[in-house]
Amino acid sequence: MGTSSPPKPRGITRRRCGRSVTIAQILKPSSRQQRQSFSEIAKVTEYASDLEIRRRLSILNKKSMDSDSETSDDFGGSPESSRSESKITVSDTKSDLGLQQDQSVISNSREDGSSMADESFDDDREWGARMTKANLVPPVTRKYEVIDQYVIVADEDAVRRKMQVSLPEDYAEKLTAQRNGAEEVDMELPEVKDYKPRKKLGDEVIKQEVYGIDPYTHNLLLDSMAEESDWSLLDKHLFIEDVLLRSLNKQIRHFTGTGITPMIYPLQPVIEEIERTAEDDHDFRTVRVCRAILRAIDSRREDKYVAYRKGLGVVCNKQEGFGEDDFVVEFLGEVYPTWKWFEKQDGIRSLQKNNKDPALEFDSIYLERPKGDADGYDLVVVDAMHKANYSSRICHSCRPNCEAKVTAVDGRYQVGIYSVRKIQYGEEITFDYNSVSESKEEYEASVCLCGSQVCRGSYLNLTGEGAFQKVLEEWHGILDRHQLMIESCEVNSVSEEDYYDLGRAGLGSCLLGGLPAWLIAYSARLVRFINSERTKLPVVILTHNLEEKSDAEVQAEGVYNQRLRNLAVTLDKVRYVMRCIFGDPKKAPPPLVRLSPKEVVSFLWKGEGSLVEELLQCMAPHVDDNVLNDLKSKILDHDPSGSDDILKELKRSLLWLRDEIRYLPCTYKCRHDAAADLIHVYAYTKCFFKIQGYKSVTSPPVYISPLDLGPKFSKKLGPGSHEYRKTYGENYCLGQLIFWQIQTNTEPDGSLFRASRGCLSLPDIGSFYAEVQKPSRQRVYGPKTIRFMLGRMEKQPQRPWPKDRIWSFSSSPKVFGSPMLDAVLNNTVMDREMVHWLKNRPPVFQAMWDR
Ligand SMILES: C[S@@+](CC[C@H](N)C(=O)[O-])C[C@H]1O[C@@H](n2cnc3c(N)ncnc32)[C@H](O)[C@@H]1O
Repeated sequence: MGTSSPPKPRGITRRRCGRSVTIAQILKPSSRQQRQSFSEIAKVTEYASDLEIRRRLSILNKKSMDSDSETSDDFGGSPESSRSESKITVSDTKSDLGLQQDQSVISNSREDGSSMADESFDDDREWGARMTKANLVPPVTRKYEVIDQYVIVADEDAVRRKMQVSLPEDYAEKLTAQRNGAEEVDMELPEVKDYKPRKKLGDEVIKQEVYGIDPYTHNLLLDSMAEESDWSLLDKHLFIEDVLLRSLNKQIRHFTGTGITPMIYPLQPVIEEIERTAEDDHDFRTVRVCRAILRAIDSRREDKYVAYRKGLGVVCNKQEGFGEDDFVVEFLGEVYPTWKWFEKQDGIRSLQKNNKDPALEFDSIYLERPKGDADGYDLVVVDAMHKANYSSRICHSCRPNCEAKVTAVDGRYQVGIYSVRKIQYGEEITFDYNSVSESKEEYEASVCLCGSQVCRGSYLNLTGEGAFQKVLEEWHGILDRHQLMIESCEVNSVSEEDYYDLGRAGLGSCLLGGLPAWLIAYSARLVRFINSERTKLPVVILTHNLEEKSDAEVQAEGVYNQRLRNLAVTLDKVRYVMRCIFGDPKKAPPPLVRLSPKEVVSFLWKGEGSLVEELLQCMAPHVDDNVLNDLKSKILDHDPSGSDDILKELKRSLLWLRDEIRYLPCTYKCRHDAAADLIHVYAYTKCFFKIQGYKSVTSPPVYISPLDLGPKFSKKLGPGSHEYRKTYGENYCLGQLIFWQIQTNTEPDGSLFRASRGCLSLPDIGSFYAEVQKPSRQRVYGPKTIRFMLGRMEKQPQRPWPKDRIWSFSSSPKVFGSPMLDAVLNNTVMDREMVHWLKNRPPVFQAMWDR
């Protein structure tokens, strides 16, 4: 073991196909222990370690429970994340066992022939081979075309630029400063490496079937060794992680390529073989520990001493092993610009019919430019699904012997797998996938079999919910995001401060070059939010998850990196659409434009489709012609257009109209009183913004093969590639920019309009004039409705209003504006006069269900 902790993985995150967004270092947390050297661990008492394992498992369970909690108003969220009811608890075992019995190839170590279904369901021990459903789904060992360099799939020039290294002029000084601890941590500098050939497959490394054990089995084995008092805890862990796993993989190697590899393999013959070798070597200490385990296997019939199949893996085949920081192999694959990659993921989701069952592909990685590159941060996706080299067979470990990192070799960035410590002959090559998923199903499906003492239980980490979202929900609601967008559209220029903040976050010409000013200004504002979240989040995580302080800080750092990554992906998607529409993205106009006073009058008072015109049309079937004509002529008299202060006059006219219709006779079908309230709210709204839609575009097809869909769906869809074309709607860019933190949303514009109901766009006036024949509970407008509306306005101004009430909303409004938005724009509370009137005006009508 080297004495220094392994270098921080840089610029590399593994993606879970389709639904996940990955975070480097986000459960890195795990981490603190992970980074502890073995000698440090040895100092920890056995009891403390047990507690630690329990803590990990309870965190795992807590995280999955947290995800059941109600989500915010974020309509862009991945729908699957909150749907599942399954948890990593004993209760899941029931269905698992059903599945286990179906696995005909499972070899059962039981001498008494009892089936695994005998396992007790209400057992809550933390050891034993108890797996959730997904581990029992066979790992997919897909076939790929072997390549020996990156293959760029689209936008070849742009992708090449993104992969091109640009060292800062003062690189050498910066590097020295960083080594001395003086350089900013954010400014990861490119790691320049000399070219080295990869380890030869079939010679220095071999590809073979590999097995692993879950955390419960690890604990079970520890427990079975308990009586060996001259074995320290460290020795026991080493025995499991090193001796046992190596012998296991040696013993099962012959299954490779046979097609009859069992899903489960008993540990008994592995322990017996270790015992035999130890006897030959006169290593009686090991013999004793093996016998202790074998005795336990014999006596503890209810416990499962088994290993599970991980699929193919890569194993060190060099007698003298590999040294530390040794280059193993590049992670090769097809390189996608992120917009194209996410188009493909949209296509995959649509073909999977948004099914919540996880697919099992796990073969792509983000190649991220280091933030300290002279041209700044950016990213592309390397997909090893169809074209790859053996690196894509390397399995995950929570205590890996390698890391995947972005290095600068011969002027180009590449993802390289490097050893982080010495690797012995026969040891499996692993790295930490550092991957997170927004989907609880995926997370639970990915039970980790690395067998290490610090195993996190899943080789994915769950995010997009719980504590990680708290700051975003509280400080970056839909109105806050619109405020940033409106400000950026209105200034439509980039200030020194903007460039400074973007630069400090590592965003430079590579990501921002050629974008319109309003978009760069918006990005700078988002970066400021991301920075403030980074400061606030550790405290929130600490309170919410009861983590240790250092863990909370590392997690917050992971969220910070994820946010920047999402911003970069969003900009790439939007840039692509703007390029399709305008040729030059710089020509894309700001998507939100403030209405001039004249335009506001036209929108509310006298234009085509104005509020007043709609009101007159909707009320026509319900009132006498005389009354209607009289009202129309009075409305003409109250036209505010000629006034010197149009907006003041408009407010006066609207308040006049409010009182005029408020006292017209109501029925349950015709709620003039409710319409009057809405006119009142409009009268007090100061700012309105036109949504400037672009053209809708359909991009060239992406091809999705059965392999991309995972085994479950590929069978349903049959052979051959599927063509998917994505259509970007008129308001796609605005929607994606407002939901910049989410990538799994196929139609962010639709989400935007759903999220804007009530808080950004007020209800249709037609909501209150119905053609229904009978009164209904859904159409009430009584004191309770008003209280609810006021509650939303005052206490939850950024949340959309529910659909199942009297209000209806346009599915694609052309204009945004509300007193709630005004309050956010002016950084004030809501207009007190407006609220006071709504609270105190006397009721004029009560329908049957009104309460
Ligand atoms: C990139 S592939 C690795 C190669 C794969 N075993 C194969 O046969 O192609 C990732 C998949 O390997 C399996 N895998 C990798 N690491 C694992 C781990 N620590 N525990 C369980 N399964 C693992 C999972 O099925 C995962 O989806």
